[in-house]
Amino acid sequence: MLIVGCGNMTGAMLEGWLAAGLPRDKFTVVTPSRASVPGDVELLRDVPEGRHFDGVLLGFKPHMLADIAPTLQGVTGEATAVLSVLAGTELASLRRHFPQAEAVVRVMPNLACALGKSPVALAEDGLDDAGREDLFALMRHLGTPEWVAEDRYDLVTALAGSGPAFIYRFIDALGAAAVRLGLPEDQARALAIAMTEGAAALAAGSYHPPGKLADMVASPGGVTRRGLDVLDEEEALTRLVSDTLRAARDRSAEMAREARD
Ligand SMILES: NC(=O)C1=CN([C@@H]2O[C@H](COP(=O)(O)OP(=O)(O)OC[C@H]3O[C@@H](n4cnc5c(N)ncnc54)[C@H](OP(=O)(O)O)[C@@H]3O)[C@@H](O)[C@H]2O)C=CC1
Ligand SMILES: O=C(O)[C@@H]1CCC=N1
Repeated sequence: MLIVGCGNMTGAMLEGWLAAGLPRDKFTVVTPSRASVPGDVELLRDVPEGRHFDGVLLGFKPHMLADIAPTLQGVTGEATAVLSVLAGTELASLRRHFPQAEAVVRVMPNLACALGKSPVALAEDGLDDAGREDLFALMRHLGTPEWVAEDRYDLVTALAGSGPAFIYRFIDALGAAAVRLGLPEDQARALAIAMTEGAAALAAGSYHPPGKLADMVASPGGVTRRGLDVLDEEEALTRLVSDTLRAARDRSAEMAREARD
């Protein structure tokens, strides 16, 4: 697989694949200035000539697609699947830039790929059943892949792709609030992170939905209920999170429109 642009996101994917035991000679990276890439994988500054790849993974910023796609035609043959993590870049746009490719695939992961703990939303055009199975198995190393209807992709991007940033804000807010109320900064952050890690692991492993888990923490008339009452008053948290997801989803849709023009 040729990885084109190895920054935060595709770097995390490469880390995840290597940590899962995939051989490093399965990957080649083309990236203009990054000094090194995970696992001593082959690192090139320019797109190689005279080589074809079964997979080409696009990992640069979405607005660069029109400039970079022409440089990739030589490495993209009829047996190539072009995979893209580019937010707001539709299958139709990918197909327009890579008409000869066997398949084009949208992949929406997040940075937890490096730990094999990312959701990975998938949508494709051109794969047969075996190709879909192979793709799913490849993404399984990064976490939990899931096929998604493309008309839901903007929302899925906001939830699965951007989601970690929203959670980090919440963790930061917990720590900052605890500092304001009197805890030392290091201790506040450490407690907030450890608590979040445990709570997420419990939610992931429990057959109870998160709402039920919250009720299991909150004793009637006790400490937690008093705090939940603040979050729940006039659905304060639900409204804030809805506005957050809506704004991110709408930006993804806007980027898709820009890429169409
Ligand atoms: N960050 C995230 O959590 C997520 C990001 N995405 C998507 O991932 C993509 C990359 O985002 P992210 O990793 O955050 O961004 P980064 O800025 O970390 O990475 C972008 C990479 O593009 C490379 N690049 C720049 N110019 C070229 C070029 N001409 N040819 C090839 N590569 C080039 C850069 O290479 P170099 O470093 O060598 O200069 C850089 O490593 C975006 O499309 C984004 O929508 C999707 C889901 C989550
Ligand atoms: O912010 C972005 O545009 C990308 C998409 C999802 C996460 N990062």
